[in-house]
Amino acid sequence: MSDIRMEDLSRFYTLPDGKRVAALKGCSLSIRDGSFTVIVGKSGCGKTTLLRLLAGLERPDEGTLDFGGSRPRTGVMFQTPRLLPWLTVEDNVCIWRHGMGGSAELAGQYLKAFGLDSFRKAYPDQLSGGMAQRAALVRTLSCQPRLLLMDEPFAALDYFTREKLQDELMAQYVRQPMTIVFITHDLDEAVRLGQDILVMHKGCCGGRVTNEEPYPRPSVAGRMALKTDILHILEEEKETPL
Ligand SMILES: Nc1ncnc2c1ncn2[C@@H]1O[C@H](COP(=O)(O)OP(=O)(O)OP(=O)(O)O)[C@@H](O)[C@H]1O
Repeated sequence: MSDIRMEDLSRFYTLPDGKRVAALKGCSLSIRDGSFTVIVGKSGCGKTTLLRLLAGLERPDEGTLDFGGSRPRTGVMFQTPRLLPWLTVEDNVCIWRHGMGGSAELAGQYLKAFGLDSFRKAYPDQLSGGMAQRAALVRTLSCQPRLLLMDEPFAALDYFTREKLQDELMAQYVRQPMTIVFITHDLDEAVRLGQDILVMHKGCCGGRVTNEEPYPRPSVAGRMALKTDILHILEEEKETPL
């Protein structure tokens, strides 16, 4: 897979009152092949829209989105696990049987690795929030995505469960070559997970901060300087007139 390049990308929506809003406006950025890229930015700055364009769920109105060839095998994970309540954990993680082509062997390995082996026959309402999100991660990973898109996947979890899932995701990223694009509002999570941290501002990329610390990264470390860099970019934006 090549780097993903976006040039002057715009996406407009028309509101019920007829007003046109630009979720993305002339957005140009690149995502390095094989990187763990994190996207931060204030509410409404276009993060989810960007992810939906990357996922192919929407098309840009203007500009180009170039994968350097064909679209890579893509997995998407949202803030909620989106498991089907009438299916067991096992059947949920193998839902791709219905046409998406995952690997049952891999699903079995991941269920073990993510501590869900004894819950194969459980139903979603018998799982904690963290377990349900793990099941969603297993479902996505067992399709062996080359591009993994994650929209605030751990936002609804408590501090400790979130850290555990961050650990598991980093371990998986080290094991399996893929590009991850991960949206979060949590700067601690951004600087812990991200190699490239893109700061979005009003539909564009407002700046980029990099963290070359090797994985796995400990939960507490001197990442304050990185957080300060991100906050500076966000602060500068506050000064920009509307
Ligand atoms: N389907 C839609 N119809 C109309 N407007 C939309 C639609 N989707 C997004 N928008 C608007 O586009 C802008 C960007 O939305 P988007 O969801 O991409 O932002 P975000 O940065 O992900 O926000 P948050 O952090 O709150 O999830 C917002 O002003 C939003 O109201």
